[in-house]
Amino acid sequence: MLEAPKTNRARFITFEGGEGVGKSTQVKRLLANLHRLSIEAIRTREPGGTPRAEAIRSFILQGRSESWGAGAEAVLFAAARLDHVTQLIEPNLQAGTWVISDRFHDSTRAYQGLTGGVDDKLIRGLETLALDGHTPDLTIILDMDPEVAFKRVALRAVEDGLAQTGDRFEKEELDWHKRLREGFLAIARNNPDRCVVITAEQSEDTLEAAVWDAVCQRFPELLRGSQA
Ligand SMILES: Nc1ncnc2c1ncn2[C@@H]1O[C@H](COP(=O)(O)OP(=O)(O)O)[C@@H](O)[C@H]1O
Ligand SMILES: Cc1cn([C@H]2C[C@H](O)[C@@H](COP(=O)(O)OP(=O)(O)O)O2)c(=O)[nH]c1=O
Repeated sequence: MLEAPKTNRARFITFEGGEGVGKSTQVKRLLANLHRLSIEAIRTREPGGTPRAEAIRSFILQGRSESWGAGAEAVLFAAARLDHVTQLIEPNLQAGTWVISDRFHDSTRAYQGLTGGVDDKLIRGLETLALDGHTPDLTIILDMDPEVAFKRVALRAVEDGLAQTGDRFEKEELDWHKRLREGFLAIARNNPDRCVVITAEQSEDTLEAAVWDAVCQRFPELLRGSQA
């Protein structure tokens, strides 16, 4: 085992993008790469990550809040996020453990805000409330043509033995997913210091290497540690 690098502090990394672009796969691979350097790290997801946030996840993804409208759903996602930040993310970062989250606040901005039409003022207010100062140190946006991603999601459903794919957001029309993709790219353009866009239409291994490059470029202390 390599000696753990001397990092200044634990980092908070988020993965974002549309459905089926490979976020969960890459979150697991990044976690394994950090563990290989003996770095304490956990993975989590949104919506979810804590029992209360998982309860909100089930409620939304089963479609029970669909008729409430995108604004109310943005509030629900933010409520789940507030619990996730205060109960899991912040305590782990404080304890020196890196946190990698499969989706975070950019998903609310992209799905409910830029695609769902929720007013930017509400989205920004919810971010201030739920993040409590915990803006990610790095956000990796996996980008690909939604048509190709759809095929992956369909395959995943077959692998999982499901007759039909998807929660309620996966069922939206292709045009909606194209606007979602543009939304994530706009977020990246507006936050160049935080976000890195990586094309997801490459093999899992190649993508893993591209993610690792991006992480090491942002946190060069990782490489210094591994060469020690
Ligand atoms: N780079 C890749 N190339 C081809 N298929 C992939 C790739 N990454 C993931 N997959 C497959 O695509 C499906 C969706 O991947 P997943 O990581 O769950 O995406 P997401 O979390 O973004 O929805 C899974 O069946 C997974 O095995
Ligand atoms: C975190 C978050 C997720 N979502 C949506 C995105 C996904 O469709 C769904 C989460 O389901 P999930 O199964 O985790 O999707 P994926 O495998 O594509 O990551 O919730 C929002 O609409 N707003 C949010 O703030």
